[in-house]
Amino acid sequence: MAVATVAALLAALGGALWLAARRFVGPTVQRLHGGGNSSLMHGKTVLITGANSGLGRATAAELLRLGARVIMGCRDRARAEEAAGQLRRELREAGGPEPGSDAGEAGELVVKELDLASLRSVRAFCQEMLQEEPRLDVLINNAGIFQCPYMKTEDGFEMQFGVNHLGHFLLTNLLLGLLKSSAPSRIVVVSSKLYKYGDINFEDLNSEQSYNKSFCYSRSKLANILFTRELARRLEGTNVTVNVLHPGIVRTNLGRHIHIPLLVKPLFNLVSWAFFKSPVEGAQTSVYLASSPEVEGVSGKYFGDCKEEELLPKAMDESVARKLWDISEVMVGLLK
Ligand SMILES: NC(=O)C1=CN([C@@H]2O[C@H](COP(=O)(O)OP(=O)(O)OC[C@H]3O[C@@H](n4cnc5c(N)ncnc54)[C@H](OP(=O)(O)O)[C@@H]3O)[C@@H](O)[C@H]2O)C=CC1
Ligand SMILES: CC1=C(/C=C/C(C)=C/C=C/C(C)=C/C=O)C(C)(C)CCC1
Repeated sequence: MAVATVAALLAALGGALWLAARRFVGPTVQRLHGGGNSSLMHGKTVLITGANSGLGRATAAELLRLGARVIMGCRDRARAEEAAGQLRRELREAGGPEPGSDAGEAGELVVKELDLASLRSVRAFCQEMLQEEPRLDVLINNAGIFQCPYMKTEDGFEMQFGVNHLGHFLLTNLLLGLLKSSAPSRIVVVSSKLYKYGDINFEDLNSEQSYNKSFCYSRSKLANILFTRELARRLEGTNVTVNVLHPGIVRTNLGRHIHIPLLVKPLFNLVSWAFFKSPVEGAQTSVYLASSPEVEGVSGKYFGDCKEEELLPKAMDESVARKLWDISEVMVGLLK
């Protein structure tokens, strides 16, 4: 009995050490682009949705470091101001000047309220953007919600489709004029590999007949890709590009609606710490598409780990993309 216990303890310890070694010996955070160029984004204004947490926060930090003026479009002002304060502190501690100061190249950080689950909020946000911002060089549609229980947005849309697709659809359309007048400019859309398990079921886009939280997340992420490809087609010749990416599996707050028994949670935390990307690692493709000269003029493509990847045929179906666009226009009230 005692031997079995010791063996189990040794196995657990060995496993933990292996995981730790894998974490520290494995590839460290790679900044795949922009390396030491702290002025690559100087003079550029970037809007990032959901910039107070996870990938959005890490993307904001990286672009700020590259000298951009970063607008954080967030639904909760208090959470966003707290994240902004931390980002400013981190930049200062890393040796850069306070963002917004005149002391050097570091960018500026601005918080604006944006709730993608409310078309009224999206419209008010865009009105403020158009009044206050003379230019917009990069829009990063990053905010997202994952596998929540059945909920509806203020306008009656199923929450994951409403936030991940429709809110961003309206936002992008209302900011297109500003992006065009700031060209060359870029739109970056954060999707997921889980798009593969989705389908655009046009007869029940609000999931009123049945709701499957995994399917609805995947559908919203497939919609992100179809939207990108249709928009790229519509933007040909404007010098505004739009590309879509998957970040890999990243340790963020996205899993907040997944309920794990308290006792098993430490194990999940250990697994995510050992195997998931950190937010900074996960943000690299967003930063690459937002800033790298390598992708100047590239549009309508799907990226992972800063490289172009193939899409399944269902994500390249032009007729589905057009139909989704037309229906989305009606749903968000762009077309009566
Ligand atoms: N983490 C991963 O493994 C993967 C993530 N992704 C995608 O990456 C993107 C970022 O997610 P991640 O950083 O992981 O998750 P987080 O939960 O850490 O961040 C999501 C952000 O979206 C914001 N958000 C949620 N709902 C709304 C809303 N109604 N209006 C405005 N903002 C909202 C959140 O705000 P608040 O903090 O106030 O809730 C938060 O800032 C998502 O689009 C996700 O689908 C894709 C594949 C894998
Ligand atoms: C880290 C972690 C969790 C897992 C989150 C996961 C697995 C999120 C995956 C999101 C993906 C893959 C999205 C793709 O688009 C739990 C279970 C909430 C518990 C505590 C720690």
